[in-house]
Order: sequence, then structure tokens, then C-alpha cells
Amino acid sequence: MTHELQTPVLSVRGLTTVFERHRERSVAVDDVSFDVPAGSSVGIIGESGCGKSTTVRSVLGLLDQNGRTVAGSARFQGTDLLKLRPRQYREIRGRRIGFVSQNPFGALNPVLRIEKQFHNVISAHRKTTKKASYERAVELLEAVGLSDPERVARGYAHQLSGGMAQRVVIAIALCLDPDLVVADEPTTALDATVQVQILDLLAKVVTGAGRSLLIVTHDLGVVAQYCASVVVMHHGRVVETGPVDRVLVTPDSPHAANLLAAVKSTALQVEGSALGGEGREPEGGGE
Ligand SMILES: Nc1ncnc2c1ncn2[C@@H]1O[C@H](COP(=O)(O)OP(=O)(O)OP(=O)(O)O)[C@@H](O)[C@H]1O
Repeated sequence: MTHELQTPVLSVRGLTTVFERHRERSVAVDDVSFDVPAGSSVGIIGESGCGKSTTVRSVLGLLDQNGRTVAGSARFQGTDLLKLRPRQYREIRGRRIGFVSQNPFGALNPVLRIEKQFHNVISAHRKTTKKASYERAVELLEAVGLSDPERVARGYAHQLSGGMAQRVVIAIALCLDPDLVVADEPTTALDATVQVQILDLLAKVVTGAGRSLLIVTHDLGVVAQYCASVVVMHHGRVVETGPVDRVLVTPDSPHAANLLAAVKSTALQVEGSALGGEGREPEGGGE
């Protein structure tokens, strides 16, 4: 499959974001451009502090008050997200773009039942009833591999393990059937074995279901296994983009080559695990 022939679901051009603190200004994201093709998965990779999270937070309108995007565009299905007012942003985020963050317990409200959190997200975007939201919650909690979805729906976040909580966050991100899911280091806070299950799940319910996935990671193994193409960042800039099976075999940039050299010792199996155009078809996973 040739990515260039597909219309991107997200097209970022010249994105430039600065942080200003105590009158000091630093450029965190500098002239960043990349595409997320429809139905495909793209990884953003680079060392800590290179601007990965700031890139996706800029695109999603989730910067804190110190951050400001000063140039560029982020066209999502034809709409430049960077030109939206906050209310219009909220319309698209949640409904057409799902977001999965690093820390599931930070994303879930500790004092609301899980079913109520589904209801709040769904009712913010469309007419629904508590019963319909509950049924949607149970359906999705089952789809993300939770074995007792009714009990989870009626419970609270503190009753969940980290992996279960991230499954709930993924289910909530999917509840309005978005076309794009953005995941920012979605497994950093989880145990190693649960990390694989969550990544397999994301690949299955996002790219496996025809949606697009943009995933931020510092782990080249994640890119090799779950992404079709990769954006390599260094000091706020994109230093290389391309299909995973090309970048991981013959990187053009010294930064991509360095990342590759660092994981060579872990016997990265590029062949057979790097995705083609559509993404790897993963196994489902229980907890
Ligand atoms: N809220 C903020 N206020 C000020 N500076 C920030 C803020 N968030 C990020 N930065 C700065 O922007 C730069 C990019 O940070 P960012 O978190 O995007 O990097 P990252 O590649 O996602 O790193 P990591 O992998 O460690 O999460 C860094 O220099 C960081 O210190």
C-alpha cells in the first residue's frame, strides 16, 4: 500500500510552538510537518524533551497556559484545528478524535462511576439517555477485553488496576466512534506485560477497525511493531519521516540511526513485525 496515494486524515504543516515562562521564551516544536494517512498508524519518536508530547498537545489544543502555537496548520479532515475556538475544539476532540494519555488515573474522574463518565462524554456531543450510555459503556468495556464489563461500568477508577484503567480510557476514547485516536505514551505508567496487551488492544480497536492512530513513544520497538510510518524528532524538529520498514532498515538521519543502534542489542525483529500499509493485525489480550 502506498501511503502517498491516501488522503491523510491529519496533515500537520510548519507547526511551531513556544513556551513562555518568566519572560523566557523557548521553541519546543519548530516547523514540524507530517501526515497521518486514513486507516493507518503513525509513530512519533525521539529522545526525552524533543517535543513529541508538545506536538500532539498543540494539534489537540491541549497546551497549558505557558504554551502557544505561533505558526503552522493541522488540518483534520479538511478543518484546520489550530484555527478553532475552544468550543469548536471540544466538539472535534472526543467525538472525531479520541485521546489516550500516559496516566489513565489522571484521565479518569475518581469520584464518578465509570458509566457516568461515559454518559458525560456521550451526552456532551449527542442526545442520549443514561440507559443508552450504560449499554454503550458495557459494549465497549467488553470490546476492550474487560471480563466483567457491567461491574466495571458500575464501579470507580480506584477499583481498577493500571491496565484495566487504561482499557477503560481507551473505551471512553472510542465511545463516539472517532476517526483518529491520538495516544501519548499510553503504556508508560504500566507494567511491561500489560504494556504489550494495551498496545495490541490499541492496534486492534483503532487501526484494526479502520481508524487512524497517532502514537507518541520513546520506544522504537513499539514503532516497529505497531506503526506503518514514523516521524523522528530531535530538538523540536522533524529529522526524518517515512515508512517504518524503510526508516528502521536504512535510516537517512544520524538521529534515527542512533535510536536504531540503541535498540539493536534487544534483537529488534523488523522483518515481519513492521507494518505494511494497514498495520499489523494483533492478537486480542486479556488482563
Ligand atoms: N508546560 C510546559 N511549560 C514549559 N516548557 C515545557 C512545557 N511542556 C514541555 N515543555 C518543554 O518543551 C520541550 C518539549 O517537551 P515535550 O514534553 O514535548 O517533549 P517529549 O519529547 O514529549 O518528552 P518526554 O518523552 O520526556 O515526554 C522541553 O524542552 C520541555 O521542557
